[in-house]
Amino acid sequence: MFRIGIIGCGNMGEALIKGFIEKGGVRSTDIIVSDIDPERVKQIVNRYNVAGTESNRKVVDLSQLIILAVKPKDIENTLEPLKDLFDEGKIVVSVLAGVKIERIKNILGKDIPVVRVMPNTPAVIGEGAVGISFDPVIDQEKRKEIKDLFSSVGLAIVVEESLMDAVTGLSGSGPAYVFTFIDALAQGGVKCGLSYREALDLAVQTVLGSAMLIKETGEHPSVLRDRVTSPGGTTIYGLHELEKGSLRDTVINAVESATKRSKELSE
Ligand SMILES: NC(=O)C1=CN([C@@H]2O[C@H](COP(=O)(O)OP(=O)(O)OC[C@H]3O[C@@H](n4cnc5c(N)ncnc54)[C@H](OP(=O)(O)O)[C@@H]3O)[C@@H](O)[C@H]2O)C=CC1
Ligand SMILES: O=C(O)[C@@H]1CCC=N1
Repeated sequence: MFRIGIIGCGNMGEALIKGFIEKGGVRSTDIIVSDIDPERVKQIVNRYNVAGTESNRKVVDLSQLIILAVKPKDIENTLEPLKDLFDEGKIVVSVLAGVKIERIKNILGKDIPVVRVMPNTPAVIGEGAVGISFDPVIDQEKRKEIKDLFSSVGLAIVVEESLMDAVTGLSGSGPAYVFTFIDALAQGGVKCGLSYREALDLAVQTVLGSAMLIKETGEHPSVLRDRVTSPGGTTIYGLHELEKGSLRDTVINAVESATKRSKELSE
């Protein structure tokens, strides 16, 4: 038996495999993976020394915790052919945006415990942000085991399922927003004469350091911002440009729009 089976070895599936092994202390021998693309399976087996198979059925048959990491559009054609294999002791963990616990149970046609997890790609280096929503039937011991597993690849918080769309819109999609912001910061540096490499290094460290300052001091971002903003100095001129560009409104709208999309995916 394998402790963990992962169906779908794409961006998120691989990030979890790598994070579990390299940061979470999960042994490679505890994991079996499958994907519709045999070449992808071979790649993952070679990279992480996990067990691999072209058969999703084998993954379900041999695993206790079955992590679904296919795209939402593929959930039915992935799960339908497997439902006879889900029996006592197996738990489904779905990382699929927008796919509700109830929908997975309906496809399985039985009351198999299902957990919804919304990770993000920094889980690959153990710095993920993960939302977890438990099926009410899952006992405290199993909840702790699953929360500990995902805490091994970053910050894991338990939320009501009704908030999982917001988690998806904020932290699930959030790395893409931050990558865009960091690239724009670097391009600003280039416009002012820095090489892109220098500018990117400075931008990455500024975002990383600023985020860590919030995390380590527990101070509100506005307090820390005011400590940077010298009267009549440079920062207030930059901040004014951000306000003129409606940065805050745009970022709020981005999270809201991605959250709405997640809700649409669940319809
Ligand atoms: N990427 C991210 O940052 C995050 C993604 N997620 C969620 O994770 C899930 C996967 O996303 P992502 O990794 O980006 O997508 P990918 O397309 O990169 O990965 C999905 C993988 O599953 C494969 N696949 C498709 N159908 C099957 C099947 N029936 N059996 C086995 N494998 C199959 C796909 O193959 P093929 O490409 O040939 O179809 C692909 O290799 C999505 O539901 C997404 O909402 C959640 C949080 C963050
Ligand atoms: O874009 C997506 O749908 C997936 C879910 C969250 C991040 N990526």
